[in-house]
Amino acid sequence: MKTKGGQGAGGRGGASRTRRPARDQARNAAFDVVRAVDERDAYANLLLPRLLRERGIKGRDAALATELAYGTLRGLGTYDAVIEMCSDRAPDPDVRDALRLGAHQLLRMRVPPHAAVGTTVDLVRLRIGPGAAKFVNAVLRKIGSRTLEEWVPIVAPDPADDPVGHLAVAYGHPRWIVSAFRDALGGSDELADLLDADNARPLVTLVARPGRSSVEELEDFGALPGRYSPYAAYLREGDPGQIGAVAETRAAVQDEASQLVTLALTRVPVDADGEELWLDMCAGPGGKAGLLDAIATYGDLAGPADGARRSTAEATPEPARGSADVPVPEAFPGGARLLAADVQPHRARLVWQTTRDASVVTADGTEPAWRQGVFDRVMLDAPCTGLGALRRRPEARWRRDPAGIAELGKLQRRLLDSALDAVRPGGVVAYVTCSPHLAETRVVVGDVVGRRGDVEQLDARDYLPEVDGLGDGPHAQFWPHRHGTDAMFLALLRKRS
Ligand SMILES: C[S@@+](CC[C@H](N)C(=O)[O-])C[C@H]1O[C@@H](n2cnc3c(N)ncnc32)[C@H](O)[C@@H]1O
Repeated sequence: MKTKGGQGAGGRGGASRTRRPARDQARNAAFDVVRAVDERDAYANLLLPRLLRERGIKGRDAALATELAYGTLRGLGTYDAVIEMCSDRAPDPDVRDALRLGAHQLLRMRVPPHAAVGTTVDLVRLRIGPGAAKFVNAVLRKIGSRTLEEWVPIVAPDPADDPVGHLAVAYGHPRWIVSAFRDALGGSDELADLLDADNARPLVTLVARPGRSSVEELEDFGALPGRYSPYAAYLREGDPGQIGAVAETRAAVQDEASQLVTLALTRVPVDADGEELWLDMCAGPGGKAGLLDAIATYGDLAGPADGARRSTAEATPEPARGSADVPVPEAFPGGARLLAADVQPHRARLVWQTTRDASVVTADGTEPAWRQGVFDRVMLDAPCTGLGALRRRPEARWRRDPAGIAELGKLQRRLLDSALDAVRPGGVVAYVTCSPHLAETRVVVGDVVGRRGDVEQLDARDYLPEVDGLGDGPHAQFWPHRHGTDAMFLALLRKRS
């Protein structure tokens, strides 16, 4: 992980390096996670649950450890700038991580200063040594002398000269990501709101796979019905794995935008006579395939959130935007069959485990193992930077590298060409990314559609009438600050007959 500083003074003063367990379990666990992410590129969302389980940390302590670790990792761009301002030398990496934890408590968690400083100094004394503890005490006292709002104008560039640089420091995002978000939003008006939403912990969203579970079943576990998707339920607290429907793959954890882009693909009329053939080309680990599999088997039983249902009589080829009668094809009268593929065998195996009726293959979508021109609907949830899901992976923003986008773009174009080759004339492809970066979204779609003469782009918003604020079309762009979802992108492309 790229971070500032390096080997340097830590004020250790010959202190002992013995690693004794401190009494403050939550802060110790958070420190271990921040260290592991910094030192050996660990994934916080995999490591923290394991540490909590192994150490028997539960309830409020587990919540505190989570907030400390994730919050510190999200905000470390901001905290490093403040730490640098308050230190007379570059701290050693372990001391710097402790300072980051302390800074998060002081500046964002509103922990009383004496408690934030005292507990961090105790932790450093036990885990690093008394010399380092003295140094940390002095630096944290300086940090605690101002609020975050007071520090930002001191450590961040002047917004009048450098608005992107200012927001990058104020909201703890790499500069290139702030620029990319501004470009995707088409301006700076909502940029601060978006960055702020990226720093908030997302609600756990569940999907009740139609015909297999229901939102009502999930409500029995304290979940609340979703805002848009008829299958979504928000879990405020508790471990989703403890819910029977989730353990039995009748329900799953799935962001609401992921559910909606999947639903949109199934809502486009395709005039199939007989059984429809669906392909999920990049299916692992199986979130969208799990929902497609259920819809293929049972149809869109719940219908859209406004209560309108799939029906033959209401089907119209050209939907009116905002219409209560959501344009849907017949409820797959001939049935539908799903083929799901992923290039990585272990991810294909996960798809196999989460679906029931789908056929699952390990296959490279750019060298298809299936017949061309036969599928009615193809889901291409392309490999991407994942910039739309930064809320979920606290350290991800510091690991992404803009240099990788060009390579990803080549793969995305090849996969989209392949998806369009796989679909039959009249059939439809959903191009989806969990990133709003223009180079992965509109530019890829524009290039491929512009180069081929056999594709028309549909207005994706017409197939999501229950959701406002999806942009100017023809694609649909979800946003965390507008929709409370990941920043998922959807383009719907029909192969000309
Ligand atoms: C964004 S993820 C898909 C997420 C999935 N649709 C879901 O909802 O759970 C992209 C997937 O594409 C797969 N992938 C990457 N390159 C591929 C290729 N050439 N052919 C098929 N799958 C590929 C990756 O292994 C990864 O599982």
